[in-house]
Amino acid sequence: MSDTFATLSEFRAVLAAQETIDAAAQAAASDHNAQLTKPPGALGRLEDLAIWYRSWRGGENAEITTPQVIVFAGNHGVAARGVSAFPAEVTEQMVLNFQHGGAAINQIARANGATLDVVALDLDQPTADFTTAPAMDEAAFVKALRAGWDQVNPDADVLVVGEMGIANTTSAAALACAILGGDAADWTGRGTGVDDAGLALKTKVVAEGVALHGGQGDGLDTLQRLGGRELAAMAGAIARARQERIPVILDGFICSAAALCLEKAQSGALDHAVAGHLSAEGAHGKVLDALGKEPLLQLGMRLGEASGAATAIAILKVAMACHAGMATFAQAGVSDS
Ligand SMILES: O=C(O)c1ccc[n+]([C@@H]2O[C@H](COP(=O)([O-])O)[C@@H](O)[C@H]2O)c1
Ligand SMILES: Cc1cc2nc[nH]c2cc1C
Repeated sequence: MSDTFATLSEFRAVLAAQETIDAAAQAAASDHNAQLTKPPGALGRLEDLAIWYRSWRGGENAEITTPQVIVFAGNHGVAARGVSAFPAEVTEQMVLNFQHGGAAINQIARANGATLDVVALDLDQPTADFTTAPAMDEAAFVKALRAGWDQVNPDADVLVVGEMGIANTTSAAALACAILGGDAADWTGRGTGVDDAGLALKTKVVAEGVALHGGQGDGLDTLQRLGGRELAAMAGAIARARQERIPVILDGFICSAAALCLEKAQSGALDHAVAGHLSAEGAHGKVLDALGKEPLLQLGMRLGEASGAATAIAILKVAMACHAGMATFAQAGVSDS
């Protein structure tokens, strides 16, 4: 099976067979960039971004016209432990808000010319409380991975994935702690805004989950045990984008934790992804450091729902507009250095 999967081992095989960058396109982009009418490097990271983008997409005049944003929503059994400042029903209420166009992500996606898909994943069946059992069995995990995989538009020219799930910063903290080590307190933050007592309880819950599930299998096993449906779906969508050679912009702490699981299972699995922003959730920066990804934006955002990454679409659009639209020194008759 080459380009889809029905089991976890088939998904692993798909990841292992994925292609890497187009080195010729990367060299052509680098050469083109060097001829544009600006001092070398004067567009800073915009130049790196354009070269990276073309290393996946090819085509010199590749402007961004068809961005896709997907928000996956899931409910978490661990929410019953009181780890969030908000009640679990907010997940479903926010899905309705997304569907009615009233959330931040609706405005950000529209402002940046992106389509927005909202995918509610079995909200009436929260995952198991990971302090007592694996969050998902293999069937539920594969179903969620596939939900993400199947949602990607093969015609999109950039993909942004994000999530909505009350208590999912507890999952993300447990995943990061299980995979990257250290103490639960290093990875546990306030999420939607728990108070000091809530933070202490949340840290204890993260530690319990890591003690029960840590050190077992690869990043995908960890994602099944400590993650949630929306995290699995983001991982599935990121992998599908790679299959279609669609560059990805990662969102905040939860998205990055899901992506970390993929990278841990298959080294290089995030080469087609950049970090859209640095979330105000304290541990996000450490996850990005572990992934070797420098965020494009740092705006103090900690909303989730793909909002930071969708904001960063504007940066990628600008990078590609310059790369595709600028004159070369020869074309413009400007003297080169
Ligand atoms: O993206 C982030 O970095 C981020 C940081 C803090 C909170 N969130 C959002 O808030 C929710 C999780 O927070 P919590 O406190 O319920 O674990 C979930 O719906 C996320 O989208 C998101
Ligand atoms: C209101 C609200 C909106 C959100 N969007 C993403 N996560 C969220 C969490 C809450 C609580």
